[in-house]
Amino acid sequence: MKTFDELYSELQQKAAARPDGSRTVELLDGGVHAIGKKIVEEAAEVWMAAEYQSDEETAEEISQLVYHLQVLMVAKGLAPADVWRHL
Ligand SMILES: N=c1c2ncn([C@@H]3O[C@H](COP(=O)(O)OP(=O)(O)OP(=O)(O)O)[C@@H](O)[C@H]3O)c2ncn1[C@@H]1O[C@H](COP(=O)(O)O)[C@@H](O)[C@H]1O
Repeated sequence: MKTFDELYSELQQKAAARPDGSRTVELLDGGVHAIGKKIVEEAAEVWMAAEYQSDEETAEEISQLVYHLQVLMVAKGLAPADVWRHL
């Protein structure tokens, strides 16, 4: 299990080191447009899971949405604090 900040740090390290096989690197190379499409797709999966699937499946879909949001943050150079200050 990892926290939001721990995952964000890990993704920043992946973006810098660019290890082979990294999904994060693949997504970043696709650019903001492609990452944005994944976010919309994952958000729809969260919605469908919440309406028709189990709590466990819904939580997993939410984790995937959070992951893709973080990839977008890394792509845009936005730190968690840049987001939290709007909450
Ligand atoms: N938390 C995640 C995570 N959540 C979701 N995903 C990716 O998002 C996919 C889920 O989206 P889909 O259901 O649409 O899967 P898909 O159909 O294969 O997606 P497409 O290739 O078709 O677009 C998963 O198969 C993963 O590839 C994640 N990929 C990575 N992480 C974590 O990010 C960190 C860095 O990972 P790497 O960059 O891969 O090293 C590690 O801690 C990972 O656990």
